Amino acid sequence: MIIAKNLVKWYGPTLAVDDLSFEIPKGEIVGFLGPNGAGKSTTLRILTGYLPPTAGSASIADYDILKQPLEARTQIGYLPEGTPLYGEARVTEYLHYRGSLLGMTRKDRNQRIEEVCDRCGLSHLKRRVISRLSKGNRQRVGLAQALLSKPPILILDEPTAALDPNQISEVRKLIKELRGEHTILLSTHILPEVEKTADRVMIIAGGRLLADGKPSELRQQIAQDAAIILEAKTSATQLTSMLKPLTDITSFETLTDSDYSRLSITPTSHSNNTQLLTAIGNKLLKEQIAVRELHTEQASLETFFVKITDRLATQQSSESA
Ligand SMILES: Nc1ncnc2c1ncn2[C@@H]1O[C@H](COP(=O)(O)OP(=O)(O)OP(=O)(O)O)[C@@H](O)[C@H]1O
Repeated sequence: MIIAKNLVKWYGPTLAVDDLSFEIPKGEIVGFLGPNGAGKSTTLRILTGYLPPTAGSASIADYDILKQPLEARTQIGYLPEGTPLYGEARVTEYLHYRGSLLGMTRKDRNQRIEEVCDRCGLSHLKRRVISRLSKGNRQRVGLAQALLSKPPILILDEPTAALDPNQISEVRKLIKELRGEHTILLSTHILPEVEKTADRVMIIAGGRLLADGKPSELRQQIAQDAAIILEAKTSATQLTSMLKPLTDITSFETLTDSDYSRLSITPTSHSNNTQLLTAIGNKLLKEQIAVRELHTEQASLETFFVKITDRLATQQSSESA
């Protein structure tokens, strides 16, 4: 449904999107995750036809975004970052305006505005002036305009940015309800956003795609990267020197140092945590040291995100050296 091939975008000397390729099949909800400045909005603006790429190509429902821009655009409902709305207009006035830009007849607009307002929980707010609505409700108006023409594809740029926790969960619920009816690409820099709503997560930093998979697959990768926690009855110094010969360990962090010592052990990215846990357990058993705790730290996408971003920075600095 959405195909991006080797997209590149330079803003003057700034490389915002760096050879980005991906495919999103029909019906999938994909989270586009990355830190500020990763290139998410730029990619979404290219896909929605608001910005030409410097190189590369993309198609939306088989329409080439450069060769058939109008056809491609009609396939998309777009919620841009910051949801620019006409603040002085009432909700229905604004939706009528957007609908007329899309070439919808008044009859179609009347019917569709009823439907999208109902869908987005705006039925009781239709006569309200947009600038006087809460941020969460304004976001609902943004979503309502994106849904107006029943587009097969929704592209949502930071749909929950600047919302409070209640509003966030309401918007998430709404996005989940749209599952099955639309192919959805949503950008965010908040991890729970994609964990809760997406079938698939693409992580982008420095304009490059760094990871692509189901949230559960990414979690597995993260588990491989997670630190090992060890609490044993000996000094941290002794534990450290005993375990250092295990080649897969890159760093130790002493968390407490009393009768029992507690260490956080960071394995190398390619190590197998299960084997490492067994090796550590065997070593301590052999030395007859009492162990109170030995396990892999709870995996979090957050940690993974920070690690792969760090890896990219290291990679880039070694490339430029
Ligand atoms: N109009 C512009 N002119 C010059 N540089 C730009 C422009 N828009 C974005 N950039 C730069 O391009 C890079 C990618 O920005 P982009 O807004 O696409 O990232 P993002 O992942 O959407 O970040 P955020 O979450 O902060 O919106 C950044 O370095 C940004 O400063």
